[in-house]
Order: sequence, then C-alpha cells, then structure tokens
Amino acid sequence: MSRDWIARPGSPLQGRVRVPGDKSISHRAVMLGALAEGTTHVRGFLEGEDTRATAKVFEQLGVSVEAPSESERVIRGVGLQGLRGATGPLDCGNAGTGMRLLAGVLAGQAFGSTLTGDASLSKRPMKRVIEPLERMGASVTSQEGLPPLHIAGGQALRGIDYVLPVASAQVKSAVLLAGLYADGVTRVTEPHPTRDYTERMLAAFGWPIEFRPGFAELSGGHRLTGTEVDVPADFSSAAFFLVAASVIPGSELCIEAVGMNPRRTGLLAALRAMGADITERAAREQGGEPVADLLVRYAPLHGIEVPVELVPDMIDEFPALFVAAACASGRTVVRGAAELRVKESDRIATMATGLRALGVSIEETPDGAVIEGGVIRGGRVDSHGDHRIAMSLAIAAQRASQEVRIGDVANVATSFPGFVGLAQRCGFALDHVEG
Ligand SMILES: O=C(O)C1=C[C@@H](OP(=O)(O)O)[C@@H](O)[C@H](O)C1
Ligand SMILES: C=C(OP(=O)(O)O)C(=O)O
Repeated sequence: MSRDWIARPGSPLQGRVRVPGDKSISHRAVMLGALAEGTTHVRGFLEGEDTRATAKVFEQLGVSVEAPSESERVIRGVGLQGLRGATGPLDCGNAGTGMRLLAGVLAGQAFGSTLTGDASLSKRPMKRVIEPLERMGASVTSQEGLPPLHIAGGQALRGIDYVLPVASAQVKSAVLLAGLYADGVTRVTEPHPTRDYTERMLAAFGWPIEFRPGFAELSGGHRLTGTEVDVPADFSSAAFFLVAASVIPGSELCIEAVGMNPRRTGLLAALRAMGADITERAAREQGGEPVADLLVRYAPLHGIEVPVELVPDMIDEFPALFVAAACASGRTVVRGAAELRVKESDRIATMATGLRALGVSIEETPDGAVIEGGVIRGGRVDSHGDHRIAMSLAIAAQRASQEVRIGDVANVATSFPGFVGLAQRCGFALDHVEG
C-alpha cells in the first residue's frame, strides 16, 4: 500500500456516490452487541481500521464477532458480566473513540485490562475520561494522562452527576457506559449537545435511559438485549464530497443515504451560509436515524464567521471547511474550536501548514484560524498521518493550478477505505504513488 497521493486539478464531479458506514455508530454497535444478551446483526458496518480494531478488542475479550460478508457483523453477545480478561494489551489502533469508550466499559469489569494505541493515539489526552471514571470508583493509571491505560478490575462503581468540562461525545459515552455497571444513577450534562448515538443505541438495546440534547441519565442494574443495527453512511465521509462538489466548477453530485443526525450536520449549515447549493432529497429514516440523499451543485462560496454554536456539530469537518474557505471569496473566521488541536493531529496546525504550502493565506489562532480565500497552487504537503487532513488536502488539490503531492496518507483507511476509487469515479484526479 503506497503512502503518498498525487493529485491534479480535477474535472467537474458528476454522478452518484455512496460513502461507507458511520464510524461512531459502528464502534458502538460492536460494543453494545458484545455486552448484550443474544445476537446483534450489524449491517453497513464501517470496514475501517478504527472500527475493526474495536471488533478485535472484543474478540480478545471472548466475544464472537463474525463477518458473513463485507460491512456485515454478527456479534454473539455475552451479557454485561460475560467478558473475559485478555492475556495481552488491547490495541485500539488510531481510534480515540475506541479507547475512550472502552475505558468506560472496562472500568466495570472484574478483570484488569491495558489499552494501547498507535503513535498518534498515544499522544491524545485521556485525563478527560480518567477523571470522571475515577470519581465513579474506577482505578486507571496512565502515562501522565496519556495512553497506555491500565484499568484495574474488581472496582465497585457508583453513579455520578457529571458536568462535562468539554463538549465531548466520547467522554459522555465513557461515563454512561461505566454507568451500566454502577450502583445508582449516572447523569451527564454537556456544555453544548454532542452526538447522542450512545444514548440512542442504549435505548434500542432496551436499557432504560432518559436523554435530551445536552443531558443523559441512566442507572445500573438492567440488561441489554441484542438487536439489529442498520448503520447509515457517515456524514463526516460525505463531507469531503460536499465540499469538493461545492468548489469544483461544473460539479453536480448526489451523495446517497447520508446520516443526517442534527448533531453531525453543522458543516451543512456552514456551507449553506457560505453560499453552497446543497439540496436534501428523499429524507427518510434508517435504523432509527434520519438519512437523506444530498444533491450538491457547484456554487461560488464567500467567507463567513463560523457560528461558535455549530462547532461541536461539525467537529470532524473543520479540515474540509478550511478547504472550502480557501476556495471562497473573502475571509473565513473559525473560533471556539481548540479541540481540533487534540485530534489525530493538531488539525489547526496541520491544515495551516498544508494550505500555506499551497499558497493560501491562513493565520492560526489558539482556538481556530483566519483563512483568506484565493488561488491555490501546486506543491508538496503532508497529512501528518491524519486521515481527515489527507482527504481535505486532496480536495484542495482539485482546485490547484498544478500538481499536489500529499504524503503519509495510509491512515485514510482508518475511516474511509476506498476513498481514492470512489473519488476517481466521480471525477477526482487522484492516484497512489510509491511513497
Ligand atoms: O463519540 C464519537 O464517536 C466521536 C466524538 C468526537 O470526539 P470528541 O468526543 O473528542 O469530541 C469526534 O471527533 C470523533 O470523531 C467521534
Ligand atoms: C477524531 C476522530 O476520531 P477518533 O477521535 O475516534 O480518533 C476523527 O475521526 O476525526
């Protein structure tokens, strides 16, 4: 597998594309399926490295996870108390979601566990989950707040009333999952609502839970029952095509059956405020989630101040938004997005470095950036091992005056296997090269 891409100015994007299954939902389907009684059948599972790592962890914990066909998993749940301790460390790969949610599940087990990750995950902050889990009675050791995490077994957990210091669905989910094992009520309040897949899925697996935007409450001592999970296409993967078709003149592209959970679609509002022409078609429900086909036509974009309240609803889409801003007329200002600095890379810094290398004027601020739209030129850029940076720079390259070489792109397989083939089919000029 090559590690670099060569991208050239592309042709208008045309046709229909369907992007892979939602990463957040796929992680959670495996986790709850494993902890449930009975069988869970997952369709539309993301065949990404992140979600496969989570499935492998549960196999190490004694759960049977079969893959009868691509994007399908059959999980034989072992019940809340049925996991077995693993002999070695549990490798979460590149996935912050995997590690943080697993920390919540493992805090409630009778056996101890060690969670490890790759070089990028090993630099990501874990105090945010350790702190509330310890308040619940868990015992977690880390390397000064960084992985690996050693989670002791046999701790009695109690419910807590937790006000999240940062808007993070991963921290909320870790607390709720530990709450399944806790004595009493676990309550989480968020500074701004974040994606609610854990809450929705717990309800779908039969666990009594009360939740509304910004709030969730459950108590321990119930059971999960295996069910069917139908995973919609990942809005965050669709985002690359939404931006690309918006900025490449002549484009008209339909992205099919995209998950439209309102806690995920902030980019849509931001792009529309910039002048994008995106129509929702055939809005419907799939597996309890809203989905729609998105028809995107090229439109000249203009810069905006991205409303701060949209930030959590588009947290993974900022690299793509930065590219839209670079292609827009005028200035775009992003604020309130300091969380971008603790993702797979420091996404403010890596996007600023990448876009600057392509001639874009961009100024970093502690919690965002100021981007001036203008001409994009060719050059060499690097993804810094971050899937979303690699794909965003590939879009920028479609608008460049000359060839762009993007280094270190293997990580795209964590969230979007098959990106290059799909992009080529709708008009991207993008190829693998030997790294
Ligand atoms: O809960 C989840 O599935 C996710 C939550 C977000 O992270 P934070 O909780 O750190 O904001 C997001 O960036 C990540 O890609 C997936
Ligand atoms: C931040 C991301 O994922 P995770 O936190 O699971 O690594 C992402 O996919 O952009």
